[in-house]
Amino acid sequence: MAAAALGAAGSGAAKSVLLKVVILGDGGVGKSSLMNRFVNNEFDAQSFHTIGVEFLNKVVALNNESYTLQIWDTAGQERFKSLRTPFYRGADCCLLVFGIDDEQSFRNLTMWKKEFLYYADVADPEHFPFVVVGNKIDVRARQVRSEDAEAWCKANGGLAYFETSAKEAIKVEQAFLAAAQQVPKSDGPVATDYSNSVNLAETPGKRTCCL
Ligand SMILES: Nc1nc2c(ncn2[C@@H]2O[C@H](COP(=O)(O)OP(=O)(O)OP(=O)(O)O)[C@@H](O)[C@H]2O)c(=O)[nH]1
Repeated sequence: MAAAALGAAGSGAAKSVLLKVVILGDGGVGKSSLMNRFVNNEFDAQSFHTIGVEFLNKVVALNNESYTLQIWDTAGQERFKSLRTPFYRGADCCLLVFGIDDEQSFRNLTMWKKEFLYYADVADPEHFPFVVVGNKIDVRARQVRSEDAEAWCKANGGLAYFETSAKEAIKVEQAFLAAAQQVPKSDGPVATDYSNSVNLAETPGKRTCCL
């Protein structure tokens, strides 16, 4: 979506700019865990595979403005492809996640980026705000060198790169905020009236399943 303004109609409440943030990457790299850490500051070692798509909201302040990050957590497993791709449309920014302990998940970043750009149908694919996340840096068995991840980011238009741990709460917030911060200002805010739908800004941390 183009960034949209949220706020209870007639309440005089301050508007919050809505940004749709999509998280992509192989199954098991920690997408749900990153979302859960960022929104609820929780980590579940028994996290289950996502089926389809879920989203959570978090209100943040950026440059003295209020933003509602609507974070869409997608299923990484190939068999759920047709369930996740319809939700790419309208994304304002995207986190491409791999596990630093899983080389294949790093190799698959190219496929994830391509899939996203194909289905999201964004106006300016060359400059779309992607942030690359190497998760699980608390794990000792590293398979992907930081230099290689940085080189991939450079070769893909100079994308920002963060190494995170959802488990130990390392750099998770920074990665999400960096993605939000890269959304071009010209995208919004658009005066959209959400008064007749669920006021997403008032349901932070509530997990909503889209299937
Ligand atoms: N050590 C460690 N484990 C993590 C971290 N993040 C996630 N995990 C674990 O990795 C497993 C997969 O995490 P999920 O968050 O379910 O992964 P996902 O990418 O959402 O997986 P799909 O839903 O299948 O796409 C779970 O057992 C998590 O507890 C991390 O930063 N460090």
